Amino acid sequence: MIMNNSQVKFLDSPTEGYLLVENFLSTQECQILLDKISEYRKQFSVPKIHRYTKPIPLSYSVIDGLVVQSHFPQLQSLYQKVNTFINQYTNYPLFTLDSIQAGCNVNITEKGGSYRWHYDRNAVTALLFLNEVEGGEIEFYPNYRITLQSGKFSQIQSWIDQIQQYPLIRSWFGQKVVVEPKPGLLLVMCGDKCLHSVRQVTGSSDRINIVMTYDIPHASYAVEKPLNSYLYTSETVSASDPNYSSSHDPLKKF
Ligand SMILES: O=C(O)CCC(=O)C(=O)O
Ligand SMILES: [Fe+2]
Repeated sequence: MIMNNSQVKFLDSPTEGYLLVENFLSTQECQILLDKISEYRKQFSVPKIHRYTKPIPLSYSVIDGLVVQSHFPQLQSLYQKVNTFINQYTNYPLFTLDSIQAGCNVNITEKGGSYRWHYDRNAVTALLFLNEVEGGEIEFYPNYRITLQSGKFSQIQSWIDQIQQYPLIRSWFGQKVVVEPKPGLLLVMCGDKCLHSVRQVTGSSDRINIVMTYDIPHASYAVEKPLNSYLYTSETVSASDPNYSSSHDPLKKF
């Protein structure tokens, strides 16, 4: 296993924000998982999600955590193994999410697909890439977000996040990192602080990766239900961004 940034002591310290680990799984181990995923896709349909966000749409397919739990026992143990691994690099212990659906997913991004700019609801997200593709690079800005202590899911937070997303603001104030998927590469980031998106997949093979999410014990999220429908189902959803809920707007206290 090669640690690119072996200097990292604490992934969640203000100076770090992410960790990149090559060969977390071997190419053969990745191939076994890819074969299982492909077998599953032959038998069952996987929801396709298309949300017309600008400038990068959310356009991908996802095997959510409920399906992972019932059909992919090997991913359940991987989710635990990565948990133990990342806890070596955090200031406080992290845990798998209470929400099974959002905990451990398989993202499948076909040719033309992409993943919009966003922050995650949870503190730390690990992305394990299973294959190499054309396009589909993840671009992120470690510890970039200005977070309101009073409400991570509030309307004011949404405004701050929108302003910080402008390309000019990103290039002035952010440290851009671009990672190309390759088999066995593990990217761990403070997902609720790192602005991130996935560029369009341009080649014909699907981009397939495992998304594993962690947080403090029993973390709960104001936006849980609408965000799950938005991310994991093809249902029509409200036009407003489900990452934010106006009922948790600190301004509403006044
Ligand atoms: O698929 C990826 O590489 C990123 C996915 C992501 O950011 C997420 O699921 O929150
Ligand atoms: Fe994310």
